[in-house]
Amino acid sequence: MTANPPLNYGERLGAAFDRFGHLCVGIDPHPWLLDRWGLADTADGAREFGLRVVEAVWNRAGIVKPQVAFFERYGSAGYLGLERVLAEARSAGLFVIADAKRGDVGSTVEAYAQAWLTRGSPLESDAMTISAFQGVGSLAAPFALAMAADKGLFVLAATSNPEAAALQRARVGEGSSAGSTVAGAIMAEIREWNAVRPDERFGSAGVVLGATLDLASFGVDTEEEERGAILPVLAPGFGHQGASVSETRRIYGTLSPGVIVSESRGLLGAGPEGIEDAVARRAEEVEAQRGR
Ligand SMILES: O=c1ccn([C@@H]2O[C@H](COP(=O)(O)O)[C@@H](O)[C@H]2O)c(=O)[nH]1
Repeated sequence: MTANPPLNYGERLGAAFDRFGHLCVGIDPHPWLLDRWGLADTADGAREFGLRVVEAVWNRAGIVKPQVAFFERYGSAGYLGLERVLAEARSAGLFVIADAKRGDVGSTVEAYAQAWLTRGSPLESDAMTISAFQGVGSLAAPFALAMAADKGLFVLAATSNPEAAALQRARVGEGSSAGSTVAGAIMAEIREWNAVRPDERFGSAGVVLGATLDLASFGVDTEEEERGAILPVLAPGFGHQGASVSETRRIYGTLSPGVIVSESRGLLGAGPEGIEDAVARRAEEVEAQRGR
């Protein structure tokens, strides 16, 4: 008898999509949500919150996105709780995206990536969010690490918050991307990185594109035909920030096959008594909108 070979990154993401659809449940223990869930605003409260969300998501959706900041605010005790949440989520078979938004010069951002993407690391996740403010090239080492460890990156390209528009829609003045918007230039470079392994269903390099945006005005082409590995797109902005899942296909166009529909407060606000139903219902809505 031969054991099944372990799934690679693209297969793991694809398996989550195939089994449960494209919904991703954010794990954001805001103080008001801890209160709503009857938990203390402490590291223990945040850990308990995270573990309960993982339990509620299990068998209803396939992807979770812990927001690292809400654990980090308690210092080392918060990190200990986050490690538990990440480990439980991964051992429950969920695809885990650490929303850590790291970025720095190449040699330093590599260390950030090691924390989140190294196999066996206490903070091991399937993927992490990362910033290209210091240039997409500064992310070469995290990308190499992701490829070697079968992990993934989601690079901020066009973010859901309104304050980002002026910067992300600005035109690049020099280099091969001269004339493109900042968001469009990041998209183009990450698309190239994602194409490195064209035979895989999804590549290790993805982008963050907010669902609240008119992406064309950011220079993001949502009509370009997909070639090779599908580009993974982390899509925050649904629910509390105003985007509706019924708009997913209109917003993302040809990018839709790789879109991860991410929602945190809009689901977590259902509280401990309502979270299971809220997740199950939203997962169905997401798939109904995607025309499955
Ligand atoms: O462009 C971005 C990038 C990341 N986020 C993060 O997603 C969640 C959104 O939470 P909601 O409660 O669903 O609004 C949060 O963790 C953000 O830090 C984003 O909103 N926009």
